[in-house]
Formats: sequence, C-alpha cells, structure tokens
Amino acid sequence: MNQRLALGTFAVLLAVIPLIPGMPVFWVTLLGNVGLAALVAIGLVLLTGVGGMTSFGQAAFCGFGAYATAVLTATHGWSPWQALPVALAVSGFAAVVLGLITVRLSGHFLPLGTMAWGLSLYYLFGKIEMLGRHDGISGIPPLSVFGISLADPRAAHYLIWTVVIGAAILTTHLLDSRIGRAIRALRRGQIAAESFGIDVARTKLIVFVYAALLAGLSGWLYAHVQRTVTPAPFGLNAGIEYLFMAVVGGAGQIWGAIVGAGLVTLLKEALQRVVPAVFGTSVQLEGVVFGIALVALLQVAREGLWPHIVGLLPARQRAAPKPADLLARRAPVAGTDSALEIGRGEALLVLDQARKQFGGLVAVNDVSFKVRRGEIVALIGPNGAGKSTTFNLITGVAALTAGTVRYDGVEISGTSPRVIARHGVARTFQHVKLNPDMTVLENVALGAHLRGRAGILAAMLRLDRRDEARLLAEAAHQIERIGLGEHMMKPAGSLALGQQRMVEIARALAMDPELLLLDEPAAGLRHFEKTALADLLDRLRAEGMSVLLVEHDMGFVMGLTDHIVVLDFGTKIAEGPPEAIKTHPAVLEAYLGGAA
Ligand SMILES: Nc1ncnc2c1ncn2[C@@H]1O[C@H](COP(=O)(O)OP(=O)(O)OP(=O)(O)O)[C@@H](O)[C@H]1O
Repeated sequence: MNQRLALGTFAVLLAVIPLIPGMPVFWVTLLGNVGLAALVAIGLVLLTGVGGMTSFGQAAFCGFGAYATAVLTATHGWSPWQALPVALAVSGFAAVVLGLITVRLSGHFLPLGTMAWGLSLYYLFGKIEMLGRHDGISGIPPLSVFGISLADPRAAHYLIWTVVIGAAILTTHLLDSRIGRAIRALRRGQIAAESFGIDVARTKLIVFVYAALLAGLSGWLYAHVQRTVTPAPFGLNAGIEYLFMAVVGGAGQIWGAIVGAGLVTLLKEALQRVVPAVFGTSVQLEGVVFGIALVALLQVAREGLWPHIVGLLPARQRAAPKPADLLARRAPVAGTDSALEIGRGEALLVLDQARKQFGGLVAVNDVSFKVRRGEIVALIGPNGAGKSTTFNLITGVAALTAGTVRYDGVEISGTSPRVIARHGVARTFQHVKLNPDMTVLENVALGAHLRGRAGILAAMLRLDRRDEARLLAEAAHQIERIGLGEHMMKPAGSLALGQQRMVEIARALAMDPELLLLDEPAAGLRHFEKTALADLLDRLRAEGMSVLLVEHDMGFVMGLTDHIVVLDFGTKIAEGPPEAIKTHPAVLEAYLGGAA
C-alpha cells in the first residue's frame, strides 16, 4: 500500500463513517469538528512548522470568517455562498494588516505579538454591538449544495472533509514548488534566500495570509454548521490548541495537521467524560490532565506523530527524479555564455572609497578596487582585515558608512541583497548557509528562484510543472558541474562541510550570475577537491564570468587569480598580479610581521 493508496483509504473511511448503520450523530459531528480544526492546523503547519513563525492568534482569523458570514447571512439575508468571498476577504485583509505589523518581529516578540492580537480580538468580538457582544449571533442559515441542505451534520461532514483534503493537497503542492522552496527557506536561510532574489518579507506575508485564509474558511464553515457564533471559540485558548494540533501532528507535516487535530479534539472530548468520572465533578481537572498528556506526548514524539505514522507505511513509491531525466529537460539559457563574452576586460564591479564603521571600529577603511569582466580577483588579508565586511557591503547585507559600490555602471550601494541579486551577483557564505533538511537539488534550485515564473496559484494547481522541471534541470546541471551528482537527492545537511561549500557554489551558479562572490570557497576542501574547484573557476573565467573570492589558502589564490587586493586592519595595503603581491613588502609585513 503506497501513500496515495493510504490517502484513498482514509478518504473512503471518511465517506463510509456517516453511512454506518447506528452511527451516532454525535460522533459524526465530532469528526466534522476535527475537520474544521484540521483546516486551521494545516495553515499553522505552513506558518509555524515550515515557515518558522509561531502564531498563538490563529483562532482570531476563524472569528473574522465566522462573524463576517454570520452578519451577512443572519442579519442581512445573504446566502452563505455569497458571503464566502467576503468572509475570506475579511480574514485575508485582517491578516495583511496584522501580518505587516507582526511578521517583521523576530525571536520571542513574534509569538508575543500574535498572543497580543489573539487576546485583544477576542475581547473586541465580545464588545461590538453588531456582533451581538458576548451572546454572539444566532439564526445563521445552514449550507446547501445544489439545493441539498447540509443542516444534518452527516451531510455537512462531506463538505467539511472535501475542503480539508483539498486544502491539504493544494498546500502539499504549494510546498513542492519554487514558492514552496522559498517558504521552506524562511526558517533557516533568510539571508541566503534574500541573496538569491527571494523577497523574504513578502514570502512571510504570503504564508501569513494563506494560513489566515484557511482559518477564515474554517470559521465560515463553522458558522454554518453550528448556526450560531460567540467569541469563545476564537480566543487565545483556542489559538493555543490549534498550535498544539500543528505541533503534535508533526510541525512541518501537512498531513500531520489532520492527525494532530484528530488527536487533540478526541483527547479533549475523552477527558471531559473520563476525568469527572474518576475525580468527581467538583474539581475541574480536565484542562490539567489535557496539558500533561500533550506534554508527555511531545516528550515521546518530539517531531510529532506524523513521522511515526509514515514509518508504518511502506516506503514512498514515488521515485525521486533521476539526475539524467532532470538534465534532459534542461533548456539552454538564452544569451548567457555568449553574453558573458561581451565587454571582457571592462570594469564590472567598482568599489570607490568604500567605508564601514561599527561604532568606533573602522572595519573597511575607504577601500577602492575593481573587478573586470572575465577576471578572477582575490581579496586577501589576515584575520579581521575586513574581507567579509567588504563582501557584505558589495552584496547589500551591510550598509556603507561612506563611499560607493557600482555594478556595471549602476550604483548598487544602499540597495538590498535581493535587488543586487537581480543585477546578476551571486554569492557563497563564509559560514555555509544551506537548508540542511532540504535536498541538495532543492537547495541549488533555490539559487534559480529568479529564473522561474510560476506563482502561488500555479503551484497549488500544479500548473507550474514545466517551469519547475526547467528549474530542477538547471539545478541538476550545476550539481553535476561541481561533481556532486551522486548526492543530488540527499539532504544537504548530510554532506561533509567541504561538499556543502561546493553545493553553495552550485546554488550561486544556478542563478546564472555575471559576477560570483565566493567567501573562503576552499576552506574544508581536500586537496583533490581544491584542484577540481580551481578547474571549475578556470572554466567559468574562460566562459567570461567574473569572480571575486576571499580565501586564506595562498597556494590556491596565487595559482588561480588574475589580480589580488590585500587588506589589513580594514585598509588596502596593496593590489596587483599574484607575482607582485608575493614579494610586496607591505604584504609580507602584514602576514609575517617583523620576520619579513
Ligand atoms: N557586525 C559587526 N559589528 C561589530 N564589529 C564587526 C562586525 N562585523 C565585523 N566586525 C569587525 O570588523 C572587523 C573586520 O571583520 P571581518 O569579518 O570583515 O574580517 P575578515 O577579514 O573577514 O576576517 P576573517 O578572515 O577572520 O573572516 C573585525 O575587527 C570584526 O570584529
């Protein structure tokens, strides 16, 4: 039984349950509640488990959806289906407003921020006259589909679960796409993601709104199933429960959200029956036992339940794409290699009196140099000389205190890493910044992000497959190029450090850059790997690419580069061809001190 069959079996079970003779309506209603909660939890998995943004306030978005449809249908006589787009728009708009404020928060301020609006919106719902204050709104009409009323929970069950399974499938598709990779990069590799042209703030907002829309949809369904809304189900407590569902199911697992929703809902229900029977009704211990049970569960299954469930299923039948198949789909990139030939020898990158101060420390002291087209330039100097800071000034990671950086005649100082990436500047990092849980192929495909077009809707509806195949083919080509083809489908975190550095180079090449910035590319590489890297850079230069590298391995630098710039204490002390630098007195003094 493969996973698709498992899903099919699950769907059939769901379809059959209401038809079982004698099945109490109560159980069908409970299953519907699981579905409604699962819808919110799917959004939370994307937001928290995948995107790394913890939200305690998700229940409030259910409230927006539920109250919007309650007002429109119960008070103004709209049909539920007419009210649906408005309910979603209200939830989405609230998410944009709250998201613009919240997603920029980092660390513990983000969850605290979500708690703050979770609490305040709950009180707001209970204060507004139009929303019926704490009594809420009743008399909400039931849903009907093609004239069939869904007032009976058994009928509503089918709609709820069709929506849940549909949402899970669409969200799974979304994650397996160009935008999905960008979302997955949010958790660990934000600086790297920006350096490859991914708009991190926008991507965070997209995820935030997506999760809120699912919550709003759940709220809309809830209102028409319950037929009455009050503030209680949309408060902070409910927000915490949704978060539990997402985490218990398996924080990064879309299908785990359904498992988590089922477990938490059923556990709560069971405890409400069992605990009073054991301890009596005078002490309300259900909440305490519920909390202890969930904490104990998370101790046993730290990654949530879904990985354990998947472990019980037979291995995934869908084979990983074969590198050769991927490569076969690679289309030649229009106007790259030949375009690089144009203007060889002209200045491409120009630093003019670039300066960076950290308080009183001058890390980069009015440094000027050029990188010409088709040239490999090395930036060398003792530890703390200012090399990485200079890289950060060029790539927009750090802002200049004074001076300018021009790229291809355009001033790029003061612009963001994303904009600089769009100019055709790709980089690697001194401390490797890969997403260890993503495969090598996916990591490298992140580098090709700007070369793809498909948006979020295309990804969800699987209309992006041609675009996706092209990006993966390009990534596969670059991985083959650096000699790591056999590792393509492994998690990047499982590779040796030297190999991870090479993967970063492949990722940078996947961007199809004109200028490649490499921060200590040979660090951690074995001798034969350094030789292979030097050969690769030599070939890239022959193709017309420009390279600026920071490197401590002098043998590597002297044998490869055309031009060397030497920094010491932030100041340029020499520049010239390798032969001149080897014997330059100031360089010998800086590296060897008085012994020179
Ligand atoms: N964010 C920062 N805040 C304060 N000081 C910093 C910051 N970043 C770098 N520095 C300081 O600036 C100086 C230059 O650091 P930088 O990392 O650019 O040197 P480097 O030549 O790359 O060194 P290494 O070869 O050891 O990586 C150092 O004195 C460093 O401590």
